[in-house]
Order: sequence, then C-alpha cells, then structure tokens
Amino acid sequence: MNSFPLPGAPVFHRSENGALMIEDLGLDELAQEHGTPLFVYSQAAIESALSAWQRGLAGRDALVCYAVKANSSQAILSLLAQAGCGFDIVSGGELARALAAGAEPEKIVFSGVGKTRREMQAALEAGIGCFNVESEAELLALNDVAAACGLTAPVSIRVNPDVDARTHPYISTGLRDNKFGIAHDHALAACQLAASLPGLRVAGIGCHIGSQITEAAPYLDALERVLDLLEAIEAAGVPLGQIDLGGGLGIAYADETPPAADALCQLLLARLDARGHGQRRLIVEPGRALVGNAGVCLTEVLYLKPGEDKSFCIVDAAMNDVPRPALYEAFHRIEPLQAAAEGAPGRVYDVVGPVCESGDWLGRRRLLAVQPGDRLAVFSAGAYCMSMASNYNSRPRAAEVLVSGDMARVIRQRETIEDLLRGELP
Ligand SMILES: Cc1ncc(COP(=O)(O)O)c(C=O)c1O
Ligand SMILES: N[C@@H](CCCC[NH3+])C(=O)O
Repeated sequence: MNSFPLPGAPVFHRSENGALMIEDLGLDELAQEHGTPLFVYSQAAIESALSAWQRGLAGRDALVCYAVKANSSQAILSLLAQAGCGFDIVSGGELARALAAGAEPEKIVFSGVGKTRREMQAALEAGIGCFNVESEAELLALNDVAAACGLTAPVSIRVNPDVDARTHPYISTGLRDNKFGIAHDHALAACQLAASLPGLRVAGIGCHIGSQITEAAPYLDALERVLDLLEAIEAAGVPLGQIDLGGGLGIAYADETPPAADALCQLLLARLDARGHGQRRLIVEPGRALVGNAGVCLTEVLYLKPGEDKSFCIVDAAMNDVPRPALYEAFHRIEPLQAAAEGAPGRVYDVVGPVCESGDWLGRRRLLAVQPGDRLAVFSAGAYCMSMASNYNSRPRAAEVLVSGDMARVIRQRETIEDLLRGELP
C-alpha cells in the first residue's frame, strides 16, 4: 500500500531527513506542541479542492454547497464561506454553525429525511436558499410551518433515482431500498403537490446517490434519470428551475482513482448541454472531496504487544476519534512522523486504540518500525472523523490545528474533563 503517493500530496510530503510535513511545518513538532490525538488540516489543500470545483463550473450559473457534515469545524466553514462556497446542511445545529461561520443564507440548502418543524422554522427565518425535500409528508409540514411564519419556502424535490453508486452499502443512498429521496415514480405527484401548496415555491429537483464514489458513470446515469424526470414534470406543467446533483465524489484513501472535480464537472455540464439544459442553475454538494485529504490525525504509540500470530501497536487515538475503520472497515493510510532509522526492524501490526471494543482498530496488518513514544499520522482524516467523533469511554475529543504555510493555529481546543461532565446532574 505504501508505494502509492501520500494521500493529500504534495501538501503532505517528507522532508529530506524523512520528517513528515504538512505544507512548511513538521507534523512531529505540531504533535509535541499540541499533544495527541491531534487533527491537523492544510488550508491550501482545502482551498485548492474548492477551486477545482469552482474551475469546473466557471462561467455557469452554479453553486458549490459544501456538505457541512463532513467536517463542521468553524474555522473550516469560515474559510470556505470566504472563498464563496455555499453549504449543504442537515440539521438546525449545522444551520447555526454555517451562519456563525459567515455563510450567506441564500447559499444554504437544507437536506435530510427528518427535518423537524423547529429546524424548518429556523431555516426559513434565516432565509436559506432551498429545502431539499425528501417526502410528501415533509412537503405538507414545511407548507404549514411556512404559512405560520408568513413566509414562502423554496423547495427542491430530492428524488431517489435508483442508481447504484458502487460504493460501500452503508454510504449508498440512491437505491430504491435506501431511506433517502422520493421514489422516481412518485416525483411527479410530489412536484404537483408542492406546486399546489401556497407556502411553497418549487425551485428545482435533485438527487444524491451516495458517498465515496470513484467513477463518473453513476453520476451521469443519475443525471440522465433526473433530466428524464425533469422533462416529464415540466411537460406536466410544473416548471423546475435548478438541478442539485448532491455530493459523493470520492477521494484516494489508497489506490482509488476518482475523477478530478473539475473533470467531473465538465462531464456533467457537457451532458446537460447535450440534453439542452445547459442554462439551468446547477448545485453540487461535495463534502469529503473538499476536506478528506486535507487532514491527518496524529497519534502516539503507547505500547507494543508483539505476538506469535498477531502483534498490536496500541496508540492513543481510537475509534472515538477516527470511527471510519470501525464503522465501514475503511482503510486509512498510517505513516510514522519520522522516518525509521536505516535497518530498523519492522513488524506487521494491527494499529489499535485504547477503547474497550474489538472493533477499535485504525489499521490492520501494517508494517511499521516503531517504538513506544513514536508518533504516527492517520491519513485522509479531514472528513467524517472529527465530525463523527464521540466521547465513548469518556475520552475527551481531540484538538484541531489549521496550517497555512509555516503558520499553525489551534481551531478547536482539546476537550477537558470539565467539558465531559458539563450539563450532567448527580
Ligand atoms: C444530501 C447529501 N449531500 C451531500 C453529501 C456529501 O457527501 P460526500 O461527503 O460524499 O461528498 C451527503 C452525504 O453523503 C448527503 O447526504
Ligand atoms: N460517514 C460516511 C459518509 C456518509 C455520508 C453521508 N451521507 C463516511 O465516513 O464515509
């Protein structure tokens, strides 16, 4: 596995003496200064990922709405907002985070199958750009809330196009038996219902077929199906303005070769043009592709437990910090922060955390030449790690640092024991 380029290269690279670097800073120095486990992100990597989408969509009526769930830290949201990005939110909490980070309300879209009336009201009052509605029952509830507030809710119907995104079953969302979206066959009725409700304004149609998608084909299939529907719905008398193609573009955790964002956008735009829809407003909702390979989780080796059949490298980060391996058996590359001495003996380890679960592993069968006290980087930890981190085993959540060039700043303090106990009553 280690013959592939480092995820996030060239932002992540090794110096001449073998130290692992993020931009112009040594990761080991950052780990020593701020302690471990520690998430470290590159501002340049996030900005360059966003500009690939913006480049691919340049000259069009298009908006990139970052899926906040991938990493919802305030500093990351604000740097994306400053770069002109919109946001895809799925809760009142994400709405508050996006607004606090300086998001323009009209560049916010609200997805999710279970929006509460309270969340709908907050988003309406904030003046968000669109609600991506996932059921007829939700249309009725949103209409009630809008009427009660004296406002009109812009809605886009999220359809389930029944397309196989060819990704892990837990992160596939566009198949008929997933809970997401309005079934293809019900989309016309849903649009007609929305158009008949006085509190709603039909703004468009969309889909989101899954996450960590590494090919363009499922996107093109979904686009074709959405366009077929859009044409049928408009022919039936409901004009639909925009198309939202959701998020889902994958990243290279190992040897995956997902299309580049600008290339994918060009393919999608060419297909829209070919079908005569090139003038329509297009929204995309990437999450992982903007931040996933911009971050690492640094961890220190606590103990080695060599064995005849299996050896364990026990580190101070765990499934509560980097949950993806436990949840999806996901692969994250793991590298020592300092190069091993020439000829140092290596051993094949399972890299595991201190949490009391056999599922608490970060990497399996990794060849490492390490000693207790050495530090490691878990790569591709910018997306769906900190935002899914928990306090399981009463472990305070890690700190986060954002690097730009040779500057580093703490963007989230390490949680304390007081934080853990806050709000609890004896
Ligand atoms: C509606 C919606 N939009 C966007 C995303 C972002 O997905 P990804 O991080 O795979 O780009 C998700 C999560 O899968 C989602 O559910
Ligand atoms: N949490 C998933 C992605 C979920 C996308 C949300 N619909 C992951 O880590 O890969």
